[in-house]
Amino acid sequence: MMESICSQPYLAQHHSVVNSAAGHKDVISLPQALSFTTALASPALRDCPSWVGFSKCILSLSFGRISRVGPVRVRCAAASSPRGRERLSGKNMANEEALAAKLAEMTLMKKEQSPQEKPLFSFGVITDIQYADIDDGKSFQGVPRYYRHASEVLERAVDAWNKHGNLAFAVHFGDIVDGFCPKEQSKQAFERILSELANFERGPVYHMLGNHCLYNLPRQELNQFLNIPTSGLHSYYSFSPNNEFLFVVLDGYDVSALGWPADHPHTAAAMELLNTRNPNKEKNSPEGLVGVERRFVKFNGGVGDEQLAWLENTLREAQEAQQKVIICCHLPMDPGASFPSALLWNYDAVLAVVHKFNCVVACFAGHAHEGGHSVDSHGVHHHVLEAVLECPPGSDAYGYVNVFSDHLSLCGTDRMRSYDMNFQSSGMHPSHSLN
Ligand SMILES: Nc1ccn([C@@H]2O[C@H](COP(=O)(O)OP(=O)(O)OC[C@H](O)CO)[C@@H](O)[C@H]2O)c(=O)n1
Repeated sequence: MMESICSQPYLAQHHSVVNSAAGHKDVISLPQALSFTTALASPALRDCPSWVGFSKCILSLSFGRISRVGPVRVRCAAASSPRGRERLSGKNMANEEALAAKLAEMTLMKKEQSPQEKPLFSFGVITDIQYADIDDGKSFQGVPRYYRHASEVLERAVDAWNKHGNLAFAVHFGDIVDGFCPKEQSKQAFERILSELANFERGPVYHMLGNHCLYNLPRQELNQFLNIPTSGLHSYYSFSPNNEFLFVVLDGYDVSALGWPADHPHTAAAMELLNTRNPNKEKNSPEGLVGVERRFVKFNGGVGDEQLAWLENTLREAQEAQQKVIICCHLPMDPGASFPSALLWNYDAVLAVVHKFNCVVACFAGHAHEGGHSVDSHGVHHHVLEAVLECPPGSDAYGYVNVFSDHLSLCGTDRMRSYDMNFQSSGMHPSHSLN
């Protein structure tokens, strides 16, 4: 049945999406996805005007709480392109007709309940480009990294964002150039990526510091290169694209063994923490550390006291102004959304501040390249975006977020999974982490 519907590359793509999501309880199984694919290929659904929105409705109605819609999006993309339709049509779908009719009926019901609203605004997202003009390599854990191809992914992202035509701005979540970039080429590599980003026609691109940024250039230069609107050497800031929303960009390498002069108090504080919490000689190694203790590695960092106080004031003012807040930081802040060795050192202290208020609706991050999602004990969404660097040639990881008064809708391309995040109104909600 599978081969009768899908071409081999199509199938391979499907497998990779399912495999990369393995371990999450809410992921649809391969057989589920395949039977669903079959249903989608049915003529009853092929005539439907809106394939993509459609498929999301069907999934959530058919399989309960489904948060990973990547495989279905792939299918819908195939079904909505002329070549895809050609591939899907004329196959033996007889057994699937009844299911398809039922799905169509359910979808229409869903559509009537929630007519398509217009977002307040939308913004582009991309992370961990880690470009370098060097041959492909592997991470410390052996995951392939495609340094040159990263700039091609960015080119396609900017092109897609421009074609979208209605994105107010874009955000890159840190690690723009890889640490393996030869130091004499660092500036050139930054310029190459930033000039590609400058082709984004609609608005500013906001940045934050990642560890790989700090392997390449000193803080001051990074703040200038990345147009980080800050005084002095601080790299945290906020911006408000719409009266209803405030974006808070945190510097996860505020207290860090990276980027500060050797005699700076933040270097001393970072080294003291690492020496206390990580017994390994190589402080980049989490070996022997257990659970969330694995975050005490040199390639992570923390938020200092001054920044924490700034965050608290900023959130207080946002709450008073009845704004909703989206926090952006290179480092993930919830253990449910990331593997432990990628977490912000003092994620617990930052979340304690966040949870004093009920204005924060979501925290976005990069760094943990495979991506992830959780909802914390106070109903705040934590979303880690998939990295560009790990996209094999021809594949992509970028997207955009539609912002509504009561939810965010992340529309990912290819390896970047799509996600809907409904806001919960206060800190009274029970925990329901998806991981
Ligand atoms: N066990 C390890 C892991 C890493 N290193 C070295 O640390 C540097 C940074 O590692 P890298 O994987 O390049 O960091 P990324 O920011 O790309 O990714 C973050 C991860 O996803 C979080 O796990 C680098 O020099 C590594 O070689 C190490 O020595 N030992």
